[in-house]
Amino acid sequence: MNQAIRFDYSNARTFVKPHEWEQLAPAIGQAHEMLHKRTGPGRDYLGWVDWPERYDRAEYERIRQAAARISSDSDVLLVIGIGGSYLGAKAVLDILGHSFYNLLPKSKRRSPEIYFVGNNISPVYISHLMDVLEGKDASINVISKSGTTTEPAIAFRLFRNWLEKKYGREKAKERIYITTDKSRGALKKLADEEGYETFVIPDDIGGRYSVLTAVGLLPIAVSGADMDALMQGAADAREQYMVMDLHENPCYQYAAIRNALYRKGKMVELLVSYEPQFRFFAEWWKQLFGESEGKDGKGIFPASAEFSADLHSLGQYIQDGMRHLFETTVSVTKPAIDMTVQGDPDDVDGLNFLTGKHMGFVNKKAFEGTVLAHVAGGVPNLLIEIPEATAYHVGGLIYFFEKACGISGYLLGVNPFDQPGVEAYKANMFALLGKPGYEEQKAELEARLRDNKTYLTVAETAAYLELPETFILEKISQGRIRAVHDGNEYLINKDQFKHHLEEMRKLREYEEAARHETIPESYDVKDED
Ligand SMILES: O=P(O)(O)OC[C@H]1O[C@](O)(CO)[C@@H](O)[C@@H]1O
Repeated sequence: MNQAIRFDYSNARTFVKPHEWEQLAPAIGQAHEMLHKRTGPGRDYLGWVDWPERYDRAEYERIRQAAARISSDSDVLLVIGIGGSYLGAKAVLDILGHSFYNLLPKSKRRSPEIYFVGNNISPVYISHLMDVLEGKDASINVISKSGTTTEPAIAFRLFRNWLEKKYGREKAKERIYITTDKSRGALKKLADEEGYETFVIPDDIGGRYSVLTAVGLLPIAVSGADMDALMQGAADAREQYMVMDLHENPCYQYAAIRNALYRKGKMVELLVSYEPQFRFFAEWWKQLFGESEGKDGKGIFPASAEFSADLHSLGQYIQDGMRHLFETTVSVTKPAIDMTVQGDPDDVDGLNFLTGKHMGFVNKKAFEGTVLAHVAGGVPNLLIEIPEATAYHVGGLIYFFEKACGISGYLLGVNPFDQPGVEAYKANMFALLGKPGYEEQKAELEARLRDNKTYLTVAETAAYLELPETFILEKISQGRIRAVHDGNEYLINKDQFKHHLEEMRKLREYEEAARHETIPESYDVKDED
């Protein structure tokens, strides 16, 4: 079978001249070579390229069996993970499942309730989730490649304790499933010691590319979605998007056109859908592109909107605000379910002209009208359309975006497969929390936090202190100012600075008084320590 994903960039054509487009063709060819011959930066993380063909069939079977076990002995599956360790599964579950799958009565549900946790550090969220678990049988799938990511690790501690209290340590072991590195890391070690069942996140596949591995597949299998079709859809997409020719390959066309738009100042890409079930698909896509491209001072900012809801909130900006946006709509030709608009005898809202029309049709017209308006308003529009929201087409869509992202990153000249920028906040958080080994950073960061409290800009400080012109000021970091006066250099914050000036004012008064021989008796020049 062939993937029938349609990529239409006709509503972006007026923004990109044919020669700009043509000139990208050689760069696309180069990016293709780098990806397929594994010669580009990040070449060790290209396991996803052929994964839909070469995935481990034995593990796949174990996933299916574990899912059946969880479905038979649990009312609830808790999926603990953050970023790439949960977004893909959540995206697929939402598209292929019922919009309210956790709320459906058991008789109408094909799976346990599934909740995602460990993707924040909110005590409120976690304790609310614990309320939901009361009286229910649960299993846990912890997903973390490193095994030491703070958010999931904290959640795992809590829910593991919860399970052990409920079932006892031995029985709890049968309800804990670990997806992690095949041989390294804290989770792997713990799983081996405790005898938890484990699944592998391959070494050569990064978190944001891992949805079609055990990372996504176990929760997806538990939800009852058709894993086989999902993998087949991805495998067919792999085959189709292997063609190097830009004119033949819609996946490469998407990568090329977004790059051409970026070069013209379109810095923000809004991934839009008219189906709320795609909300988390957009979240998955944001990590994929944001973490892959946003580096070295470059990259399109990936944002998302859900229409028509956001047309009533963001719509004004999109139509009329800063012209640095382009839109990519992900659309489904045929909605899984359709309904008709009902008539109203009084026609109070004046909408009787829609009576009997399908809501899918109304939604489509909302889309067409929006595209026309936004394009006229200077927002280029791209369309990626799948015929139906089935597992097969979702698998294809995932692969389409994964590959487009790799190509796009190489076009941009970055390493699309690392994420060094994520470490900055982690290091600061660990230092501030007092993690052993971070002592020096802790002192420095705490000083910065203190300084921030009295922070003024250089100009504000000068005005506030009525500085004599002989001072040369320069801001050297948040809250710190370098002042040079009479050849002396001071690194100070506002309060220290005030103190220095007060001393100088007194000194000036003293010199003045000395000239007039009227030194005040109360005057006392303090030594500075
Ligand atoms: O699976 P881990 O190691 O817990 O990491 C989770 C997420 O954290 C990151 O490493 C950085 O935020 C992502 O790339 C990854 O998806």
